[in-house]
Amino acid sequence: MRKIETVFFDLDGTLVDNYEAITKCISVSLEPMGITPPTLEKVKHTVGGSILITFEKLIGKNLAPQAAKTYMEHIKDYELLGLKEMPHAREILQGLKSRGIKSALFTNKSQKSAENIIEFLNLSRFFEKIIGTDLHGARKPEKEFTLLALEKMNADFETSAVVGDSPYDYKAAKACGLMPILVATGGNSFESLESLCPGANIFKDLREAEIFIESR
Ligand SMILES: O=C(O)COP(=O)(O)O
Repeated sequence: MRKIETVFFDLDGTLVDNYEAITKCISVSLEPMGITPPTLEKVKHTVGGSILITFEKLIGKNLAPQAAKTYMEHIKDYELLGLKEMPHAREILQGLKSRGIKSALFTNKSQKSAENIIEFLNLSRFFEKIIGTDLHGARKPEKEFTLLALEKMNADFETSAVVGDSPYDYKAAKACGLMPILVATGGNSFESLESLCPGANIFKDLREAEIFIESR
């Protein structure tokens, strides 16, 4: 059994609940296009692949880039709306730090939004690096993005894990041989993670995930 030395944390649906802000900004972006905005529940199931992918799922590939551009222009006005830490988020970050396990944020959210959210929640001290995206750049589950994350953390894939809530996180981990650890707290149920992510370590929440990581 390999000991985990570095953990790459997903943000939306794993460490934070940012769905209200995302839903609001999606609706602001779709309004000028004359498109009826989706419900929060629908948005929740489309988040994970970055805002461009979320819009592709909601309105199709052709219209997505235009909506995503508007979203990026406005998200700073809404990104803290209804923002909450997920249960046990702070505890797992504290627990890992106290055991000398390094944490990085590994998110498909924009770099700036990710930094603002982490700073607002006063979680910055737990992360050695915040690794986010830009609108058309590399993202999970592209291998290139996982390699970049490993490089930024000077980490070895064999002693690294990705903790996330979606198949994007699972595939990003598998792309470079990191251990996939998933929690059913975001847009995917335990059962759907089980069927979409074979061989992943799947848990109800971050408390269970922490016990698993620390027991290794
Ligand atoms: O912006 C998104 O779609 C998802 O971001 P995440 O990688 O933190 O889940």
